[in-house]
Amino acid sequence: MTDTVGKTIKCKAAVCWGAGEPLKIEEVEVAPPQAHEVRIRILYTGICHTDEYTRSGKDPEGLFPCILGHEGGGIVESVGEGVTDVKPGDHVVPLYTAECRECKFCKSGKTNLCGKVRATQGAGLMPDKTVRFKCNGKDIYHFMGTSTFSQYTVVADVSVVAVDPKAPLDKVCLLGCGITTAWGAVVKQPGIKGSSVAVFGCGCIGLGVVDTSRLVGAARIIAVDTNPNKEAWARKFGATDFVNPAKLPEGKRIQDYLIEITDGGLDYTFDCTGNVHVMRAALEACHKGWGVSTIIGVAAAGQEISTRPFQLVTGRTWRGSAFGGVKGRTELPNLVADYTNGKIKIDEYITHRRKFSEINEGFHDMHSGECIRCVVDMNEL
Ligand SMILES: NC(=O)C1=CN([C@@H]2O[C@H](COP(=O)(O)OP(=O)(O)OC[C@H]3O[C@@H](n4cnc5c(N)ncnc54)[C@H](OP(=O)(O)O)[C@@H]3O)[C@@H](O)[C@H]2O)C=CC1
Ligand SMILES: N[C@@H](CCC(=O)N[C@@H](CSC=O)C(=O)NCC(=O)O)C(=O)O
Ligand SMILES: [Zn+2]
Ligand SMILES: [Zn+2]
Repeated sequence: MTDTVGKTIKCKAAVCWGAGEPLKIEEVEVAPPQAHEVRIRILYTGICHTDEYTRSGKDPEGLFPCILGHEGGGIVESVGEGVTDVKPGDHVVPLYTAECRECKFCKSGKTNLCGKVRATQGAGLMPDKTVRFKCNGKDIYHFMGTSTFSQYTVVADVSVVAVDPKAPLDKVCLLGCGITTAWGAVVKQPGIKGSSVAVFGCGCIGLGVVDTSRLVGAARIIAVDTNPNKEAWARKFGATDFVNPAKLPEGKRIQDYLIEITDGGLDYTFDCTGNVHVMRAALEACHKGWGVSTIIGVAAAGQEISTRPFQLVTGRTWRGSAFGGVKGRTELPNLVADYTNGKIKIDEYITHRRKFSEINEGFHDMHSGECIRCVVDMNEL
């Protein structure tokens, strides 16, 4: 037992005080975990596009001041009453998609969207509707139930999973979102083996979809991105073709071009951009009668998707995927094993590393067009 158990811990956290503001490294107080809560010392965190989406003010659920971050890896410092699945010293990944195994959603066998803590999580609160973070006496909101941009965080026990302590946390932290999201969106979609796939957007999520499509045996994988530098990345991860929509002849729409080069359209498409016009193109690039388009990208507040209903009447399916449909407490340990056994990539996605004190530069990296994932070392200030 460490001498911090049951006590408030003072540590550094990157606080976002308002929409559009840079993060500020502050001293924060992190209260002890209450019943069914876990306090974690975060060692590493990735920066996902969704952190930027909320920071920028585009997230209709965004609340400030808050501590962002949801791609973390850390060690359990202490647990509250009634916590049975993890213990102090365990290496863990926080889960923004909880898995309680008891709610209607968890028991349905149809979805990974657990209902146990989602309402309080979306309100920036712990399940008892209070917060564990304070800065200069002011309450700070939690984010996505994880808040990994803090050296210590508190999460619900249904929102954390223990992983193999031999697995490097500076790598497997990325299974907390991006790589798992892409992997699940493909492996949980039946029929991709032997089929044609188009992936719109070649960031971490899109490259993960390309890589997993290759892994499950897709026959043709067309990567689509407006950034020409992404061609080399996409081909390295397994794309057979690359199309830059910005380079098409004047007036030629990407969906029409893709339909032409695939004899009628794709069997499967994935939006990995968050742009609603791209989502439409991805749906309309699907083959009549059977094409399935999956939305993974997250669109800004006020944005809506549209298409002619005829697109659906004539047999195309529009669907979406959150955290790849993955049930984190059940599936993440296996995914960690897949990584340590060389079955899935993680290292290849890490293009940037930053000290905690440089976290804002990590956000700038993301906008540079050259960053797939940046991992932040929470101990380096
Ligand atoms: N549903 C879920 O569970 C999850 C959803 N997400 C969401 O997925 C999306 C992708 O995330 P991430 O990979 O981290 O983001 P990135 O920004 O790294 O990748 C997006 C890519 O799309 C490219 N792009 C932009 N506009 C277009 C366009 N019109 N046509 C084709 N490509 C385009 C970008 O190019 P450029 O480099 O020039 O910007 C970039 O390469 C985000 O919206 C994120 O919020 C993330 C995790 C989980
Ligand atoms: N808060 C946003 C919704 C954002 C969103 O769709 N998030 C994804 C995960 S994105 C990870 O990087 C998700 O899991 N959605 C399901 C959920 O329950 O939030 C908004 O309100 O638009
Ligand atoms: Zn994410
Ligand atoms: Zn549940």
